[in-house]
Amino acid sequence: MKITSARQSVSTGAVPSSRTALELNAVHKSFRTNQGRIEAVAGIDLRVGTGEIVAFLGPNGAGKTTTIDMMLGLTTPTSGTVSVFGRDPRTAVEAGQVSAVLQTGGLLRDLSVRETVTAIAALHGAKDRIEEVMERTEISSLARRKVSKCSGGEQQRLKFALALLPDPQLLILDEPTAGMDVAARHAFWDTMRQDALAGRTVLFATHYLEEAQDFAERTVLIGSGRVLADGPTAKLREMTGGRVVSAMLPPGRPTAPALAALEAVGQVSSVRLNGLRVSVTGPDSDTAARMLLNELAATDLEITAPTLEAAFMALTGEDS
Ligand SMILES: Nc1ncnc2c1ncn2[C@@H]1O[C@H](COP(=O)(O)OP(=O)(O)OP(=O)(O)O)[C@@H](O)[C@H]1O
Repeated sequence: MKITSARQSVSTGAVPSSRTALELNAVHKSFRTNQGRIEAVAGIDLRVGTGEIVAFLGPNGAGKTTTIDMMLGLTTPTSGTVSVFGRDPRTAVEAGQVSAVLQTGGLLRDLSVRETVTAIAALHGAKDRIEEVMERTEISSLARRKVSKCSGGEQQRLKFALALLPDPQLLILDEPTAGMDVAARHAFWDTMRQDALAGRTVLFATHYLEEAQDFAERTVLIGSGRVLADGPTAKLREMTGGRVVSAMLPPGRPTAPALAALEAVGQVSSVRLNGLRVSVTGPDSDTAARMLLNELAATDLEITAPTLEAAFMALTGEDS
């Protein structure tokens, strides 16, 4: 895992390698605006192996969409290189090796769902895949509905179906589940997981931190056009300094001695009190829990893992 931030630069072991699906080397992208030049992407290095599911996580304006556009050959880097299966991204897109579900653009509102899928299948020479793809993305029951009458989530599923038509080896998804309800989101990710097991590579940009947590083994955290952290999602969570143990202190007793005792527990990074609920953060949650229950007569104990929001704030000093 590689962690790079203004404050630290640490290596904790690389992500397992396989055949390279996607590679970015020293990629920069700047835009000229009325306010001067904006560097949307400020030097990104990234390698994604086949069969990986990678979350591209970052706050608004971090550079995710700009980077994805370069992965798809929709725009070119100001400097640096992007390759998909060793080829120029446009060539890979044209060959059907990579396809995408993007935030913006193109569904024709007057066509029905089936007409849309059929038209795009014809472009890809993939008419034999229509039924399978519609079934997999659960839009068969919407086949005759006009696109304009589909909900946001249904339109996302349709876009997903279109992306699957060429049977791409790499799927790039920009906020793919935006507008989907919880059940549709889970169904979507189940399909993705099966696809990754079958060797398809998936890279998705998301604001849903839970989604990175639940569906990606690897998370690339982006901020200000740079990679801030890149590694197993579970490791990223651990970087916040362990678990949070919280419990209710007994009423009618002074709290200061309890707080002092908890602060003395090895490797504790913080002890906070809110009313009688005390929260202890640190890697040794077992010791803190034992002390709370056995020595301090605390009740209602909870142990929680840190969230990616916490990891993000720890790395960037900003709110996600
Ligand atoms: N065509 C453009 N011209 C000028 N500035 C741009 C252009 N495209 C993007 N930017 C700027 O580059 C930065 C990165 O934008 P980008 O859309 O890549 O971020 P993002 O991480 O995808 O954000 P979001 O999560 O909000 O979609 C932002 O400051 C944005 O305003």
